Amino acid sequence: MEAKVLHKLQCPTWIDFEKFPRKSSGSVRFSRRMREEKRLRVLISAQMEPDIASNQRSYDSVKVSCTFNSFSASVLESGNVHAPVDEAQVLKNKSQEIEPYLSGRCIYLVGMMGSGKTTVGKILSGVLGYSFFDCDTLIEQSVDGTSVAEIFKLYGEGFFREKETEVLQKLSLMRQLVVSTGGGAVTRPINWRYMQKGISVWLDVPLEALAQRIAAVGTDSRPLLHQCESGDAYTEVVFLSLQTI
Ligand SMILES: Nc1ncnc2c1ncn2[C@@H]1O[C@H](COP(=O)(O)OP(=O)(O)O)[C@@H](O)[C@H]1O
Ligand SMILES: O=C(O)C1=C[C@@H](OP(=O)(O)O)[C@@H](O)[C@H](O)C1
Repeated sequence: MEAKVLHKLQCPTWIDFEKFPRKSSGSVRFSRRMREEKRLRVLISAQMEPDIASNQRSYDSVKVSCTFNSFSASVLESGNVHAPVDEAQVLKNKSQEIEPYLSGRCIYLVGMMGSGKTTVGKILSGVLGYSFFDCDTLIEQSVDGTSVAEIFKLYGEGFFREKETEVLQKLSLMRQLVVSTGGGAVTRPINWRYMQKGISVWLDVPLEALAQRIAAVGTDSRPLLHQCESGDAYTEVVFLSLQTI
């Protein structure tokens, strides 16, 4: 007995399935014992495995096999299919999914320097139709265009933190924003009060990946990484990792 099967895989949105080559249909061969069955139910299972070797998870593999109830049928398609995972597309898909639940509330992206708050924030805001604000940029504008690095040098970290809190206070009065906060914004409890009016999303990235990204773009805009004595354990680890790259 042979049954025609249409490949219609339900895939999680984090896989850009359009990138996977697939046949429009396939056939499965069942044993005679199954003839008595009135209805065929075919289960197609897909196994996705992140490619550990690839640091950026840019490849995943899909294994498609076929079973019929408790009987195993001939394999419809086997082997690993490799296709790139488009991270930006995955993020766009996820953004569309959450949009109906936001009701205009702001999203605050928090995470260490280099965790991708600015990169993710721009994509997210574009899909949601929200405005994007980078706290560092707003702080620079509030100090007559002085760069973050210069603000640290001229006025010190305490002054920078005050400005950061002022910026967050103003943003908390608005709606439909995606805000990229500075890596250290969460260290001040007063900032939490402003951010809790929206939804905070923590971008948790392994330290080695952070160090690699920062090493690639340089530390010019991140003055805290210019010295090891920040007193902050995370910053110190990233700083030490940077020395070894
Ligand atoms: N998911 C990602 N994978 C690889 N590199 C990334 C990713 N997100 C951001 N980057 C890169 O890391 C660097 C820092 O990102 P950025 O968005 O500026 O981080 P943050 O705003 O949190 O400091 C940029 O060069 C950016 O292109
Ligand atoms: O961790 C921090 O305290 C800081 C992170 C930087 O922002 P990014 O997280 O956008 O790199 C910048 O605001 C400043 O160097 C302070």
